[in-house]
This record gives sequence, structure tokens and C-alpha cells, in this order.
Amino acid sequence: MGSESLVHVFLVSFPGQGHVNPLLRLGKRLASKGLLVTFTTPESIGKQMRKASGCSDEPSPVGDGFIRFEFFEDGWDEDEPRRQDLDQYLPQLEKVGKVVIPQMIRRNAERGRTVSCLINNPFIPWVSDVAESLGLPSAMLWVQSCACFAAYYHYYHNLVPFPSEEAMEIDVQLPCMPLLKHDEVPSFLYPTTPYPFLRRAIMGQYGNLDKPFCVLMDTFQELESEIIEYMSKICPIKTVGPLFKNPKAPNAVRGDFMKADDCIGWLDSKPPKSVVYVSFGSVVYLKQDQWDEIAFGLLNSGVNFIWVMKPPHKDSGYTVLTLPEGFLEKAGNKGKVVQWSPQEQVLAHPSVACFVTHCGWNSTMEALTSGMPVVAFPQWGDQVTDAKYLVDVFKVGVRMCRGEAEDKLITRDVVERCLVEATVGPKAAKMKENALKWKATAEAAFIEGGSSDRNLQAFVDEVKKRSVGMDHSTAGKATEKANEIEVEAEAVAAATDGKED
Ligand SMILES: O=c1ccn([C@@H]2O[C@H](COP(=O)(O)OP(=O)(O)O)[C@@H](O)[C@H]2O)c(=O)[nH]1
Ligand SMILES: O=C(O[C@@H]1O[C@H](CO)[C@@H](O)[C@H](O)[C@H]1O)c1ccc(O)c(O)c1
Repeated sequence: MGSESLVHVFLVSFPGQGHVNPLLRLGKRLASKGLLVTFTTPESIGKQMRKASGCSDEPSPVGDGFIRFEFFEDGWDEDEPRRQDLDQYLPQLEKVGKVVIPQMIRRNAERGRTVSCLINNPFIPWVSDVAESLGLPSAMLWVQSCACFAAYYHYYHNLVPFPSEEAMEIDVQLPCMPLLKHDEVPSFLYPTTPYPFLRRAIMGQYGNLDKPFCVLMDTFQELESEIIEYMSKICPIKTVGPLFKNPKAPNAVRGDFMKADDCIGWLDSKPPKSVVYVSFGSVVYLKQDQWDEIAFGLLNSGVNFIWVMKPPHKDSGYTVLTLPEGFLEKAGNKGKVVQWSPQEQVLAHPSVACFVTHCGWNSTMEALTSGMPVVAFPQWGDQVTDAKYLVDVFKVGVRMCRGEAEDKLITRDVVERCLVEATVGPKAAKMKENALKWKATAEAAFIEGGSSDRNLQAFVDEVKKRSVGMDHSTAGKATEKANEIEVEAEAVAAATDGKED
């Protein structure tokens, strides 16, 4: 069957690696169940994805369906530095996205690929407005834990007290969740957060929560059972994780912004469970003095290690981190420093003993699903909550710090102690045992007939059912609305021309 006769879903992603990965993984899962999937995000990232991962606008077969990429211009010059400032970039994305996404949908309809459903991830809640204005069904993929989803929900609706300027250090008790200390609540909710624009973006999603007919989540029933059950009574949640595992679609289609350095051969040469993998994801940058302490902690512990040292974006304002003098020589063949790693493969490698992680939700799910114990080094956002769960609830981790808000230098001795605790002795063995249990539970969830697979199938069936009503007249209505939006946008642009920067 050609791709054009398939039901078509259109995925719109916030341009961050930790957002693109889960949405693209969802896309591959949907494609493997027989849908045509178009994945879009701004061209500035599309350009990187094309170069590093070969993403193309031609449909690639995935299982019973297809996936293709179609990027959009965000209205700014190629090297516009304001893209690194989300306070400015998020409103720009909304302004442009509300015009160009309907145009893309109309073009697709004209080419025989009528869109039946729009799916977005958080930070770009306006996609639900676009869907509504076009009369299209929509869904949202929540890319963090259900625990964080619940925390934001209770904050948005003012259901329990959260830390405030008057009471900064209060603990937070949410239903069906362990007591969160003040610094274990997603840090965008702290009154002092340096990222209020991300709180605004997430709150925008909650303001729009009545629009998607389904909230998909990259978690699984058995991992967060009580809170999932609780929140499912309030929102139309479907857990579909871990999304990074796709039995029917191997890794051919990927969305990395940077090509991964090869380190698998090096790992092959190391004994089983002898390597510590260190990565802080795609957005966290530590300070130089902290970097130095980690470097000495790694050397002093004597472990083998792979350390990801990604270069900062030129407009990010971060200075390039350096390694202490003579570090690489002292580490010799015990250590490998890379700019970007093939993380899924690294976590699955038998030589890797543990993962020093910033606890982003993707890294958390990938570690749990790979049976990999962690050393938790959270910084901000959901990471501080994920660290709490990894250590105290899932019992697969040692805590190395409490987050950026604490503003505390973690010394080389603490780094060394945590690395030893996570790799040798009875505590390490117990954490590994727990991690392997989570791996087995995760596998049972995503294989055919498992809880996540059933939810995903139910979602696909619902999208197909809703698409039946979407005959030519509905497609025509979408085209008409897209035309109206375009005309309105042109009028606004003409009226404001020259008045803006
Ligand atoms: O060297 C690296 C570092 C990270 N990742 C991937 O990048 C994503 C990072 O997402 P996460 O939510 O953990 O953190 P973020 O980067 O969003 O802070 C995960 O899927 C990782 O597997 C990777 O492939 N190579
Ligand atoms: O929030 C940003 O990225 C990460 O997203 C993950 C999924 O929500 C999350 O688990 C992880 O902790 C986050 O680091 C993000 C923030 C700012 C920015 O400029 C980005 O490009 C991404």
C-alpha cells in the first residue's frame, strides 16, 4: 500500500532534543502501526537533523506505515541569536506557527495527504488552538513523568500549597505521590526560577488541556501506577512508553541534532560492568569548577568512563568548558570524552556499569528500560523530581546533588564516593537488581499486547475512527480555514509592517 492512502497524522515538535526524541519515537510507533506520519519542527533544527540524521521529506517505510519530515521557517534569519532566548523565541514560534502550520496542512491536503490528527509536545500549546481552528482532532504527547504532570496540574488549579515567596521551603503533598521536599518539586514552579518563560509555556498547555482528545505519556502503567490511575480520572491519559523501544522499527530514522561519536568499539574492549557513562543531556551546562571536580572524581575513583562534553551553541552565552590540564593523559585508555554519544546503545552495552545523569525524563526512561543504575545529578525543571523518584521510589540510584537552586559545589570526594557506591558492593548489586526488574517490566509494557502497546493501538484506532468522518468536505473546511488564517495573518503583517523590530 502506498503512503498516500494511509491515515495521516501531523506531529509538531518544540525544537529541543529532549522533545524531538520522544515525539519522533511516537511517530515511528504510529507509523509502524500503519499510519502516515509527518514530523515537523523549525528549519533551524531541521537543518541539523538533516545533516546529522539524514531526515528527508520522502516517506520512509516504518513497519506497516511511513514517516516523513517537513520543516518550517520560523521567520527569523538563519543565524538569529534570539533563538537561544526562549523568552523571545517561544512567542515568535507561536506567531509564525499559527500561520504556517495551517498552510502546511492545506498543502498536504492538496497533495492527497489530508491530515486527520495533529499531535504536539509541551512548550508549544498553541498547536491545540491551530487544530481546533481547523476542526481537526488533536492529541498532546507529555514528555515528562506522570508525577510531574500531576505536580503542574495541581499548581495550575491551585489545589495544594506550593513553595511561594512567603513560604519558600514548604514540602508538597500531592495525592498518590511521595512527599516532595521543596526542592523536589519541578523547579520551574519555584518562585525564584530563572526560567519563568518555561513555567508560562507549560501553564499554557494546562490552559489548553480541554482541546486534545487524548494526552499521551512517555511512561508506563506499571512504573507510576497510582498517580497514573489518579490522573486518568481527571484527564484522558494514555501511557505509551517507553517510546524509545520500537520492536518493529529499528533505529534507521533518527532525529539527533549532532552526529554521535563512535564509542561502541571502545566499550567492546572493556570488561563487563566496568564503565561509568556520564552525560548531562542536551541543555544542561555545568560551571567550570564543577566540571573540574567531576573530572578529578572520575580520575580518583579509577573507573573506566565515557564522558559527553557537548559544545555549547555559539549564542547560548555559555563558555566552552575545558578539562583540567593533563586530564586526558592521566585517564589514558580508561577514559573516552565525546561530543555526543549514541546514548541508547551505550546504555544497552554490557560494559557499562552505571549512568551519571542530569535526570532528564528521556535519560531516566532510557536508563530504567536498559536496566541501568544511575548516579543522579539533577539541575532544574523536572530533573529534580525525576532524581527523587530514581533514588527513593524506583530505587535504582544514588543521589549526587539536589539541583542548581542549591548552588553547591559537589566536590571530587563526593563524586568519587558516589561512583564507588553505584558500582561496587551490596548497594550497587541491589540497585542493579532493581534496575533489571524495571527493564523487564518496561519490556512487558511495550511488547505486543502490553499496557503501552494496547493504549497505542487504541489511540490509532480512535484516530482512524475520527478520520472516517473527515471526508472531502472536512478537508475542504480545513483548507478554507487555512486560507482565512493566511489572509488575516497577511493583514496583521501589513498593518504591523515596520512597527516591529
Ligand atoms: O550524548 C548524548 C546525550 C543525550 N542523548 C539523547 O538526548 C536525549 C536527552 O533527553 P533528556 O530528556 O534526557 O535531556 P535533555 O537533553 O532534554 O535535557 C535522550 O534521548 C538521550 O538519549 C544522546 O543521544 N546522546
Ligand atoms: O526542557 C527542556 O529540555 C528537556 O526536556 C525534557 C523533556 O521535557 C526534560 O525531561 C529535561 O529535563 C529537559 O532538560 C529544554 C529547556 C530549554 C531549552 O532551551 C531546550 O532546548 C530544552
